[in-house]
Amino acid sequence: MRTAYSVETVRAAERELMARLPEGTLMQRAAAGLAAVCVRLLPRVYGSRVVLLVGPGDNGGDTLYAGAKLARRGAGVTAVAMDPERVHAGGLAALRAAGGRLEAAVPGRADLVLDGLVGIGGRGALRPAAAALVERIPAGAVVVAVDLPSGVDADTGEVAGAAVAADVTVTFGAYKPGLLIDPGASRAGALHLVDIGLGEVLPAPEAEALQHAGVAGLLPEPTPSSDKYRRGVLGVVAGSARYPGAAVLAVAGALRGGAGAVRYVGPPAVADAVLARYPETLIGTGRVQAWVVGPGLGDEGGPEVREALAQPVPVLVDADGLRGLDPGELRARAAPTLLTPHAGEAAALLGVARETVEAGRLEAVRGLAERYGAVTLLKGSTTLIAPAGPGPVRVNPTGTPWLATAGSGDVLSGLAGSLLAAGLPAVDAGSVAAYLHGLAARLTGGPLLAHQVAEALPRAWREVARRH
Ligand SMILES: NC(=O)C1=CN([C@@H]2O[C@H](COP(=O)(O)OP(=O)(O)OC[C@H]3O[C@@H](n4cnc5c(N)ncnc54)[C@H](OP(=O)(O)O)[C@@H]3O)[C@@H](O)[C@H]2O)[C@@H](O)CC1
Ligand SMILES: [K+]
Repeated sequence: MRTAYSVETVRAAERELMARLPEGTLMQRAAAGLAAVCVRLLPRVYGSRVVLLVGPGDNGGDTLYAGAKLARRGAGVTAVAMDPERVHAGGLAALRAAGGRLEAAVPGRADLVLDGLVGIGGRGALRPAAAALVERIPAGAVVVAVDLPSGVDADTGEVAGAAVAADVTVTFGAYKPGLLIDPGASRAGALHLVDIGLGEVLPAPEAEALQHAGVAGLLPEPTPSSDKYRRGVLGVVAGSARYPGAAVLAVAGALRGGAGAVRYVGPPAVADAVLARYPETLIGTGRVQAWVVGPGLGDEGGPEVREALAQPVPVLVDADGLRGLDPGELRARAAPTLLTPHAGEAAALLGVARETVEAGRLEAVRGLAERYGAVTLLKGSTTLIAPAGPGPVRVNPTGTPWLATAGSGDVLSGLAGSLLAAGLPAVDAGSVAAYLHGLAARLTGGPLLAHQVAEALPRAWREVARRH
């Protein structure tokens, strides 16, 4: 599991650790880890051209000390300051002693650029002096963000103006949520975590991202004594005369999610379409261990949604099922509820503009989970899953922009519902589903169709299970 911590938490942990260590120790650890990554990125350190973009705070300090280490190994290192009057004095002295220079303008060519403008002390949009330096980053250089790409909000991943687009981010002590959540995540490139000793003093994380091993441990594998009922039956209320395909795709996802059986409830013509494609499907009402309600219902299906919510089993509500949800009714449910809106549906539920949700995804998903007392999965460039109560938000690391295609959400809801029926807690069902769904899309490659994602799910499942 990759865990991420807010700036406030990181600062508190740093204070606690610094009180026990000689001054400057953490910065030296950070700079040493940063320089080590840079050495690996350069084909040859000796003779390489390295440019340091240096801000006025300690982020600039880390960068200057790392630059000094590279200069000592024979790199030509040029630092350019955002504000020449405010530069970390110790770092600049170290760079100069190692043969590096401070110059007024960004050189036109470089092999490696270190972005040390702002780290966790950055607030709001990059100021013009910083943004001007970002614009001058030479084309073709490998860009390494120091702690985080300047211009990305460390706590939320929000980008309010110009921001560095890094190839690699070397972050210190702990991942920050903004490195895992878009739009910040897409500016961070490959992530390297440098251990500066914070681990022992960090509390519970604000965000976390599953990786293969964690998902493998959660997959519901059948045992020799399992039969289809013990493995769980999922009921799917989806599709309408207008959107029959949504039912087929939700069932397609559900059949690949580990439940023992999938039961479809809906108009006979849609049931025929489902059966024609998946003869394994049970048709009509009966006992289930979880429900998926909503994909492609259009204006129909309201009573079925309410009926499902009245039952004491986990219910996943998606798409048209999300319209007119009553927070009081959901909060009163004893069994888990999992809501799976995309940004537009989340905006409607929160009564805000879609852009507000896109720009502040973490706040939106937390807000929905709190208002509805339900686990909430916000689909999008980085899918987020918030628990109904306190606890870290899960960030899905496997997404791909190709998933923004018609029907892909229907496959996801079926898959997540199937995992709920198989007995996974709602946060795990949502995050494992998002993980497998993203991986299946990556295995398929783009441009892709939603049913291909469903077909690739067993491969994604095997890939995760095989390696652990
Ligand atoms: N603490 C530790 O133990 C360790 C910390 N470490 C390192 O220190 C970093 C944190 O350092 P930090 O606190 O000095 O803040 P930092 O990120 O350099 O930025 C503050 C400066 O930026 C400025 N500024 C703000 N917003 C801006 C904007 N939008 N656009 C432009 N400028 C803006 C702001 O200006 P001011 O508001 O003062 O005018 C201030 O001068 C951390 O990320 C890590 O790299 C590591 O060494 C490990 C140990
Ligand atoms: K930075």
